[in-house]
Amino acid sequence: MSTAQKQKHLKPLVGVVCDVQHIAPHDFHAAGDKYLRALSRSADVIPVLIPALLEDQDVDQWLARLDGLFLTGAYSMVDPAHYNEIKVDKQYDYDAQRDATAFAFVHKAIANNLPLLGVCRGLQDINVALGGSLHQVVQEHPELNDHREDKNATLDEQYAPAHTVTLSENGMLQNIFKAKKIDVNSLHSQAINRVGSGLEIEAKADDGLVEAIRVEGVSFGLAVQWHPEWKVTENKTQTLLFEAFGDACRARQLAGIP
Ligand SMILES: N[C@@H](CCC(=O)NCCCC(=O)O)C(=O)O
Repeated sequence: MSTAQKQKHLKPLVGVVCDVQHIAPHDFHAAGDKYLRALSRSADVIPVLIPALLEDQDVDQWLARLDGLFLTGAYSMVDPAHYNEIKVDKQYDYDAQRDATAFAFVHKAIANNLPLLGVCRGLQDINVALGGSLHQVVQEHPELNDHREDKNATLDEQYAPAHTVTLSENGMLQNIFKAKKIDVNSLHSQAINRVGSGLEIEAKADDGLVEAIRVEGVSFGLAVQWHPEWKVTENKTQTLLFEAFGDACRARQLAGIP
């Protein structure tokens, strides 16, 4: 069997940028189980963890081996210094290594037309990496709804559908979901304020908040503020998003075979 034929039987490799988790007395690099299972089961790709070690790794070396890039959600916040604001006076967690690694990989992925999918904090990473800004405390804006989860509720309740989003007319998500509106869950305190350059809005909540974006000029560059990975194998609608991402990664992989 030729190399090309062998590669055709290999599943795409999708890089998942890690968060830094402190498990005293050390730091560890981690990614959420539900994201990895969604990539494996619904996108049918092989997730590989990218440590948030930007200064100690060569992004180009990764890009040469990856068929896609995935940015997970995270309880940490993007440092507002990246969009020239100061941190609000709240007990928020930040993750400078996630910020730096995610931003660097986003720029390289876009430059190399590597399929890209972001979720929640991942959408925020992409928006800020491309020069956009965030509302740091959505719920303190009277014109916006409270988009947080009830942290005292069960996980099933936290990740249950919370509101409707309207998909942009003729947008990529309308084409993927074959719908004009979908119900989504909502677990975030921050959200897009200024949309980054080269990004198109793909969905909005009823209060006008941007809930999904698309990167212009690439084959597949999408990010959603909600959590499609939650029990995705039981969610026919959100499965479509992971299947579309997996298909884009497979197309990339095959195109790369001489
Ligand atoms: N911290 C940001 C992003 C919120 C987010 O990603 N929440 C999910 C964390 C847990 C999980 O991975 O499901 C914000 O608050 O806006």
